[in-house]
Amino acid sequence: MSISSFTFVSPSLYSELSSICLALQLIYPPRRFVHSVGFNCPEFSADPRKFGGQARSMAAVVGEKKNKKVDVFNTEEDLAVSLARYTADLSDKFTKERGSFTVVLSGGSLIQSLRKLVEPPYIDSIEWSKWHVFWVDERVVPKDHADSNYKLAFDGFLRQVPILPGNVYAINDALSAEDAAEDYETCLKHLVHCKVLDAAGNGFPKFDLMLLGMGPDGHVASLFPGHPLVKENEKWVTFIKDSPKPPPERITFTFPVINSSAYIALVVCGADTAEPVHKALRGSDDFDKLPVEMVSPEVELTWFLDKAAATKL
Ligand SMILES: O=C1O[C@H](COP(=O)(O)O)[C@@H](O)[C@H](O)[C@H]1O
Repeated sequence: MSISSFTFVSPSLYSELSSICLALQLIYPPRRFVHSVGFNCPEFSADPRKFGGQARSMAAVVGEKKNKKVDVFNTEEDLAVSLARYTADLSDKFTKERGSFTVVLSGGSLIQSLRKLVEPPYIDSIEWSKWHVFWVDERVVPKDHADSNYKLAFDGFLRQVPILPGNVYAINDALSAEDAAEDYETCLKHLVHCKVLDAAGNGFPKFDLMLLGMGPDGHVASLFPGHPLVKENEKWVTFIKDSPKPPPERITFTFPVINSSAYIALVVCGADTAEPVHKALRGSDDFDKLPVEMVSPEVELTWFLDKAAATKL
């Protein structure tokens, strides 16, 4: 499906179309289909700036009773603006409902896409003291090492916001990969016991929001294509010592934990990710699914794509 079939709709038309689309799905229940509800919006294509410069489109992928939304943005800047609003809205939702917000960060390019959160209005409107921050994966290196996801998040985001230090759960970087994974899992189990973290019905922790990136090979967290860890279904946190992407030693959440999240944002930019994005959203007959195809949260998965990542849709 060409990008034009994920053409851009104005935000107001977007919401009307999504209800039409969902109504249609009630009449014609899909097994699994990608349903583009984008229509050419002449005024938009003439002058996208009229719609705040944000280009959005929506394809509701409904399959296995999980709602997935796909937003494609003209630029990474537009994506960052939308991701900040999405995150701030969920922060408001959960801090109002429960008095806290549990959010899981990835490393890599995701942190850069969170930059709008540390600007007005969000820097002042978000109740940062209610945030609890975790990592979906971490490299087994010192926290001040250039490869550390903690360092990346601290330098690029955390040091600019007043999150309580005790609410930032970094791994113990003095431990081996095995011990760091066990230590992090023990920490999560303690937080579920103390009700800082919700528990899903399946017994796994239920984070409010998981912010995932995806590599060009379709890996998410430190779960890589064809690696046995993608099948781990008992541990909450496991470890890898032969990561195909350096550094070799990492710890990572497993898919039962990732998929027990209430909300997942999959933030994917760049032309080198277009193939796995196509595979994940258009489906494939390949027996071996990519890790990104295994992401299926309890409530809602939203893809945040820039145009380059969406070129093969
Ligand atoms: O190594 C990692 O890679 C993935 C993807 O990173 P990206 O820069 O390609 O978006 C990242 O999500 C993960 O946290 C990190 O450890």
